[in-house]
Amino acid sequence: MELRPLVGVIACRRQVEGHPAHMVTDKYLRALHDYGLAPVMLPVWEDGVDTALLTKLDGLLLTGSYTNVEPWRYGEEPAPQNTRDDRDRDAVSMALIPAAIERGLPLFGVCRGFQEFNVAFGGSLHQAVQTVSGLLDHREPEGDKAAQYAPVHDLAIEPGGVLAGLFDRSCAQVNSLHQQGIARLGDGLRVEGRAPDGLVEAVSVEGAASFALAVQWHPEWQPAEHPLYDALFRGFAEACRHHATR
Ligand SMILES: N[C@@H](CCC(=O)NCCCC(=O)O)C(=O)O
Repeated sequence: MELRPLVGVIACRRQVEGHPAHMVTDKYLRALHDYGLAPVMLPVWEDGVDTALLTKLDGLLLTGSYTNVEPWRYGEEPAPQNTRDDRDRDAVSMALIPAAIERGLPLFGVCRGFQEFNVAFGGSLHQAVQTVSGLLDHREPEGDKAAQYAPVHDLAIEPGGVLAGLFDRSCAQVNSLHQQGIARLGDGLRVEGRAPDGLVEAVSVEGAASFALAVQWHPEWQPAEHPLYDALFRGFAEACRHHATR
C-alpha cells in the first residue's frame, strides 16, 4: 500500500488530568486523513524545535487554538482581553514557518496558525477585534459546536490570487471563531480574502515554491460540506502529494 504523504501538525501545550501534554484536536487530524494524508503531531518543547525534522515531512499544518500569540512578538503589551498564551507553541511556529517556506514545504495555517503566519512575516494583530472601530465581532456565536462552527459571514476572495485559483467563485460563507485578527499585514504576504468589514481573513506567501496559504476561519470543520473548505484541503493535499514524489 502506498505511504500517504506525512503532514506535521503543530500541537498546543495543555494540562490533561494534571499532566503537561501536547494536544491536537481530532478535527484537524481527521480532515488530513480524509484527504489522503498521514498526520504526525509535532510536540512543542520548551527548548524549541529542530527544523531539520521538516526534511522528513511532505507538509505542515498550523492549527487553531484558544490561546494567542504573545503580543511582545509584534511589539505590543497584552490587552486586557488577551488572557491565554502558549509560548512554547509560539517559539515552535515562529521557527517552523520560515524554515518550511525556505524548503518549499507545503504550509497551511488555520485561525491561530493564520495569525502566526502574519507575525512570523513581521505583521501585527488586533488583540480584540470587537473593540476596534469599524470591525465586526468575530467571536463564535453562542450554542453547541454545530452552531459555533456554522458559516456566519461572507468572504470576498481577491481575484487573481492563490485562493481564487483553488476556488471558482468570488465569494463564500465562512465560520468565525476568533477574537484576534490581522492589524498590519506581514511583509511578503498577499491578501487573498477579506470579511465584510475589510478584515483580512486569508493570506498567501508571495513567491512561495509550494502551497503557502493561511485562513482565519476553520475549513477543517466538515470540509466535505463546504466547497471552499473542500477546495482548500484538496489544494493542500495535492501539494503534499507532489512534494512526496520529489
Ligand atoms: N486565539 C485566537 C485564534 C482563535 C482560534 O484559533 N480558535 C480556535 C478554536 C478551537 C479550534 O477550533 O481549534 C483568537 O482568538 O483570535
